[in-house]
Amino acid sequence: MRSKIVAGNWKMNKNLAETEVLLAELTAKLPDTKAEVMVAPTFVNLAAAVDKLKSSTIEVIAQNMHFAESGAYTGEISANMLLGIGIDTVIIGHSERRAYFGETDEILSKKVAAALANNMRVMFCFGEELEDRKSENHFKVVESQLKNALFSLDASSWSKIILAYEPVWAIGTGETASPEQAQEMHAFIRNTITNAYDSGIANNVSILYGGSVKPNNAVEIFSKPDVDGGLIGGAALVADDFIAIIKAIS
Ligand SMILES: O=C(CO)COP(=O)(O)O
Repeated sequence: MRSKIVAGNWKMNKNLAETEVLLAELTAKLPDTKAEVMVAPTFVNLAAAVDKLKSSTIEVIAQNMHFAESGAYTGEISANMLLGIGIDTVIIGHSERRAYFGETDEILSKKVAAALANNMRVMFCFGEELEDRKSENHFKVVESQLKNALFSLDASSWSKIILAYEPVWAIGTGETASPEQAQEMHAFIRNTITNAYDSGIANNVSILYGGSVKPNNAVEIFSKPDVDGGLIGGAALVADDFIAIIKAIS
């Protein structure tokens, strides 16, 4: 069901002590909100975060997982391990996984399938690079990322999918897509899903924007009708900034 979501992707930041400090600040300051609030600390701190947030409405989610159930995959983490510590939502397809860890659409479609087979929710990330936008290929690129990883799913699986449009040129750069650019792409995404499935599925999926969302631009971005919230990187590491972004959800 379409809902407002603000999620913090902590990436490779915060050791255990720092994680506990940030979570304590967030729980102390969390405002009343209609948004689902999520945080994604690193793997080693997930269990501690789940424990720390057990009486909070903030959900702990994972930044990644492997597609295999178990086996000889040194350094990897399975769906079953996440579920075992109470985590049932996972980010898949972040541009940093694609760029630095060779995750192709084919690998990502296997990860999505594995998460869904385990009844997990998937926050699927995608978005064009600067070159794609400059050459006006951004719609084509986004359409193919969605098609290759998601469009062979059964219609019923879409209730478990959250989308996060993150233009690569806006991640960690301080350069945000304008609210109009975000709205234009989010509307395109809904239209693409309508064509592949139907408008019911397209209108029920939450589509988050990610890429340099900050307290000073969140209200405007979140006010757009097809933007259902944000996936926040840098600003999610500072309690007051993340709280201000949560408050930007109306
Ligand atoms: O990659 C992001 C969230 O997944 C966005 O990162 P920034 O908010 O730091 O640009």
